[in-house]
Amino acid sequence: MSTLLSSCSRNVHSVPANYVFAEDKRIGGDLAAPVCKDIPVIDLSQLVINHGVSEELMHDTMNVLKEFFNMPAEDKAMYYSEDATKAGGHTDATVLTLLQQDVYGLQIFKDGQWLGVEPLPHAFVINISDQLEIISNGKLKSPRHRVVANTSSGRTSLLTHITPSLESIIEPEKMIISASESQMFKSYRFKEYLEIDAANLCNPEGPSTLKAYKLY
Ligand SMILES: O=C(O)CCC(=O)C(=O)O
Ligand SMILES: [Fe+2]
Repeated sequence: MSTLLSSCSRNVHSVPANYVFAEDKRIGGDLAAPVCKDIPVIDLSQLVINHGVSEELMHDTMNVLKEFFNMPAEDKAMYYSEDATKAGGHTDATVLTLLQQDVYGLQIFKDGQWLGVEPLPHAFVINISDQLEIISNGKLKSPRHRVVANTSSGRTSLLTHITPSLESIIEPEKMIISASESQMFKSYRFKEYLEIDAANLCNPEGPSTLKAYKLY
């Protein structure tokens, strides 16, 4: 068990019980996955000075996060989350997720199999999330993804979730629905979506929240 503990965290000595899934809830099968070769990599550094995000800023932000994990437990207590569900397969309920990962662990489900997303230095993984799939009337896909641990090194990931305000009404954008297409999702208030999603996350292999809003 000790080999599963994050090497980034000097003051965690055992895995908290709520992070240990019951045998029947654990992800089964082979967790090793081939690396996905189709993920487009866009070099923004030549375009608009990296959109203002320098390599140094990315490096510093990751370091601040690692420092956080090394803080005394009592200082971290107010930020502690009971939510250990994101390691299983899920889609993100947000609009977009920007993700920095230092060590391999992220996998996406594509064409019937899990594929690894390699960490690239100074790169963000941009994940299209549920709200964009709905607003685009299914033209953009929110991929199912999961995180696998390894036994040799700790992994830190830094996620920025772009979300609508809770009261926003979300629906497919009519301007981009062509005459031959019909509306694929019903409209709803974003906070209702989040409530259903929270319930679905407890059942990581269960139906995705997206399906609850599908019209056909
Ligand atoms: O740590 C990661 O790479 C992804 C975590 C994740 O999928 C999430 O928090 O939604
Ligand atoms: Fe996620």
